[in-house]
Amino acid sequence: TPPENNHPDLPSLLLFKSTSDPSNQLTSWTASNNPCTTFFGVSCLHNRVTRLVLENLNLQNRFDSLTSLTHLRTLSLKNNNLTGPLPDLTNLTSLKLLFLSNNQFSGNFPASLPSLFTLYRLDLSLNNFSGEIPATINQMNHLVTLRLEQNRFSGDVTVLKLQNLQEFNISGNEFSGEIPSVLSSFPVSAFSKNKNLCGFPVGNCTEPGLASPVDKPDSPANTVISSSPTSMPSTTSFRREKSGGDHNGSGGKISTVAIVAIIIGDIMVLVLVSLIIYCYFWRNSVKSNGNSKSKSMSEKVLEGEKIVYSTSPYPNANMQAGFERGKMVFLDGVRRFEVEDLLRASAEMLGKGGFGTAYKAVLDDGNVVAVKWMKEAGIGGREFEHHMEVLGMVRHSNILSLKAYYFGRDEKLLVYDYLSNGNLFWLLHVGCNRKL
Ligand SMILES: Nc1ncnc2c1ncn2[C@@H]1O[C@H](COP(=O)(O)OP(=O)(O)OP(=O)(O)O)[C@@H](O)[C@H]1O
Repeated sequence: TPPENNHPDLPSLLLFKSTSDPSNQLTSWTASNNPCTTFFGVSCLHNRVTRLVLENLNLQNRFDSLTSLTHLRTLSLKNNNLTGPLPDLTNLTSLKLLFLSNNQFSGNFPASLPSLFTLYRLDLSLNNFSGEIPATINQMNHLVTLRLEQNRFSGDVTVLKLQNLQEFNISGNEFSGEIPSVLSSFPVSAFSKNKNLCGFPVGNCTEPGLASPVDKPDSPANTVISSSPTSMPSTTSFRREKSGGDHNGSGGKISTVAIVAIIIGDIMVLVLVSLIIYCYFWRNSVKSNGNSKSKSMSEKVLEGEKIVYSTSPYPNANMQAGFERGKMVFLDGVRRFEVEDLLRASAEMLGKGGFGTAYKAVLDDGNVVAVKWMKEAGIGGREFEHHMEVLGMVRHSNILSLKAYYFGRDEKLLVYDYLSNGNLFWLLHVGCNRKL
């Protein structure tokens, strides 16, 4: 194979290797290799690096050189020994997943992060970051994961107003203030071991004794802040969790009677609230003309509305190992993307139908499509292809035309234009004035 010296991302990758890989773990990273086909941890789309996963490699120093990889969508440098404040990430405008946990990064919350509007998952846990979280963090309204645990972040937690978080943890920091209601559905463990947090779920703000425990400066939980490339994050966090619990138990100022009284009080309030909610929904369901049938329908839709973001939601299509390329067919003959683009696109679950699950997929070039992943087609390749050709010929103003389909050994995907006006249930029952 000819040398690939002119690959646009090669200089940045080689510079990173020379500054951050002193133990020479990245042996496949040489100037004569094509980064897209032979470099360990590198994946590409259209000959540009879009995914870089370099975990547990004892990488050191800073990673400034990687900020030139402007097509990056996923960057994971978990469990290494990288140091210093984060470089300016402003150029990584396509970044969707950023995992930097268990390193020795320091400095303030990176000022460039809030400009990354497409970021879905951010994990800075188990590092030495400090200072307050800027209010600009709320610009990242796509975030579904925010993990900041085991750092030295401080300041008022009320600044956090992110609405779409599904995974959240700020334990083991120095945060204070009242937990905002948008975060109160997360468990106590997401807030434990902070300076002075209060509000649900850690305790009432008006009763000082119930605020989240303050770790003493010399307690083990406070001294183990730096990351170690050899320790697994799950073990570390479990141990800290336990030490925090013990500390809480022995240093509590409230008597056992008071605790029992509070628990009984809480249970009674919970029962009362559940009863009120139950009565409210029961009355509504009787009122609405759909009675019990409509209720089960609404439950089904709510379940379908649960948003699932991941790099690949299609269970069998593993891009890393054993992925066997199938056939991608565009019914109008114009090839607009490859199956790899589909599988790597961030996906949002739209709903479940009789034949599988539908996802909204945002492609690299910004195009949005709806992908229907078929559970089980029950038919072989040629027969499936024939069915798809027939389906592709259907033209009717009330039927959405099939644009493309893919079939591999395990996977069958149907691709449609994405319709952004919501689903039929919501149009009938909620957005009455809108049109499909
Ligand atoms: N092209 C699309 N654009 C936007 N949303 C879509 C699109 N296709 C499907 N959906 C959403 O996904 C849900 C599931 O769709 P799907 O086609 O899998 O099932 P269905 O039509 O409800 O049932 P069945 O599979 O039995 O025909 C739909 O209810 C709709 O809300």
